[in-house]
Amino acid sequence: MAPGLLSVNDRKHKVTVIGSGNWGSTISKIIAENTKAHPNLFEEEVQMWVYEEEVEYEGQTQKLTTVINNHHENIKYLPKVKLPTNLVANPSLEDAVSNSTILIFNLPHQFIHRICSQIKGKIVPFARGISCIKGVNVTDEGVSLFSEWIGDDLGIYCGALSGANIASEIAAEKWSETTIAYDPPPMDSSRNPSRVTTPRSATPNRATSQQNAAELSITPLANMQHKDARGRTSKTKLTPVPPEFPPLDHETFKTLFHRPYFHVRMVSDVAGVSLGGALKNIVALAAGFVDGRGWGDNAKAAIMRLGLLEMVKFGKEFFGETVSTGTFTEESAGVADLITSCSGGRNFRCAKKAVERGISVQEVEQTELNGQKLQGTSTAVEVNSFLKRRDLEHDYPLFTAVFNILEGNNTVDDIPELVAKADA
Ligand SMILES: NC(=O)c1ccc[n+]([C@@H]2O[C@H](COP(=O)([O-])OP(=O)(O)OC[C@H]3O[C@@H](n4cnc5c(N)ncnc54)[C@H](O)[C@@H]3O)[C@@H](O)[C@H]2O)c1
Ligand SMILES: O=P(O)(O)OC[C@H](O)CO
Repeated sequence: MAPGLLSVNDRKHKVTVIGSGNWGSTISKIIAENTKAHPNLFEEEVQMWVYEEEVEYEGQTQKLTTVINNHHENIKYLPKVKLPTNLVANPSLEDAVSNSTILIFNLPHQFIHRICSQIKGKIVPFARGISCIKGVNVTDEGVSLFSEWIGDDLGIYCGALSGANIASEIAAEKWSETTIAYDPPPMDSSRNPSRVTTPRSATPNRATSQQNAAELSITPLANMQHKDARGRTSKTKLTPVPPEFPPLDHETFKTLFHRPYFHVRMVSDVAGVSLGGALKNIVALAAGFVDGRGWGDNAKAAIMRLGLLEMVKFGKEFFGETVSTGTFTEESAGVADLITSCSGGRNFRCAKKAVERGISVQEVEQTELNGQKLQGTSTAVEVNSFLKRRDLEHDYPLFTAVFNILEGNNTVDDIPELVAKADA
C-alpha cells in the first residue's frame, strides 16, 4: 500500500448510547460486550449519555454517573446488574456524542425532541443511528416514526430496533429475540466491494433488492436520492460513510447487537417495526385493565387479537401498503412484543394495579416505577388526538376505549360493548 494511504476499514466505529434508563442501560451493556468482542469493527469504549441526577449510595448523596463509573451499576434504573467496565457514563450530551459514528437513541419518547435539538450540528455528519424508542411522533400535520424524525432532524440515516424485550430479563441474560429494521441508502453498503455479502431473500421483510444490487456495485454519489421500503424519499442529503470505516450495513449492526442471549433478526420494514413497538403499549394497557378487573386469560387474549388487528390497520392506513403485515404477525417486533407486553410489561402491570386499587395509571407510575416512564399512556393520548382530528376514532374502538378509560370517560366494564363495534 502506498505510504499515507489508509487501507479499507482502517478506522473503527465509536458508539454512543443516548439514554440510560431501564432499557437504555440494558442495551448499553449488550453493545459494550460486543464492542469488546469485535475490536476490528468498533472502538472498545462505549459512551452512555446519562440524564444526571443525584442518588443515595452507601449513605451518601452522589451523582448517578459517578456511581455508574465507579461501581459499574446503574443503581436507579437497572439495579443489581453488573455493567461492562468499557461502558462510560457521561453527563454531557455533546461530549458523549462527539466523534461517534453510531448513535443509539434509547430514552422515553417525550424527551427526544429536546435531545436532538441539543446535538444538532454537533455530530459526525456521516453518523448512522438506531432508535430503540417505542412511541410515535404525532404533530398537527400527522404521525411519523421517531427513526424518521431523528434522521431528518439530524441529517443522518436512522433505523429502528424493537422486539419482545422486557429489559430486566435481557439484563439477566435470559434468552430473547429482537428485530432491527435498517433500510439505508445504497451508498452505505456499496462503497466496499471487498466485503463478502450473503444473498438476501427478496421478501419485503428482508433487505431490498435495491440493497442487494447496491452491495455488488459502486453507486455514484450523484444517485444518492433514496426511497425507503414505503417509497418515502428522505428529506436529507446523506453524507456517505468514508471507505476507511467498516460499512454500516445489516451485518455490522447485527454484530453490534447480537448476543448469545439476545438474538437479532435484520429486516427493512422500519415503519412496521417502529409501529409495532409504539402501538402495542396501548394494547398492553387494555390487557392490564381487563386483568385487573379479574376477567382472566380469555379476555386478555381477546384484547391481544383486537389490538393486533388495529395495529395492522393503523400501519396500512397511515404508512401505506409497503408496511409488511408480516412484521406484525411474524417478527419479534410484532406479535411477540404484544404477547410479552400484555403478560409482564410495565404498561400492563401499572394498568392492572390501577384497576385493582381504583386509582389512575399515572398515580401507579409515579409511586411504583422509581422514575421509569410508561410510554402507553402518552401514546394512547397522541394516537387518539391524531384519529380524532380525522374523525376516525370509531374505526379503532380498542385504541379509543383505552384513551377514554384513561380520561375517565369510560370504565373497564364498557370494553366488551365498545370493541363489539369492531366485529359489527
Ligand atoms: N424498559 C423496558 O423493558 C423497555 C424495553 C424495550 C423498549 N423500551 C423502550 O425504550 C425507551 C426507553 O425506555 P427506558 O426503559 O430505558 O427508560 P425508563 O422508563 O427507565 O425512563 C427513565 C429514563 O428517562 C430519563 N429521564 C428522566 N427525565 C429526563 C429528562 N428530562 N430528559 C431526558 N431524560 C430523562 C432518566 O434519566 C432515565 O434514563 C422507551 O421508549 C421504552 O418504551 C423499554
Ligand atoms: O415495560 P413496557 O410496558 O414499557 O414494555 C417493555 C418492552 O417494550 C416489552 O417488549
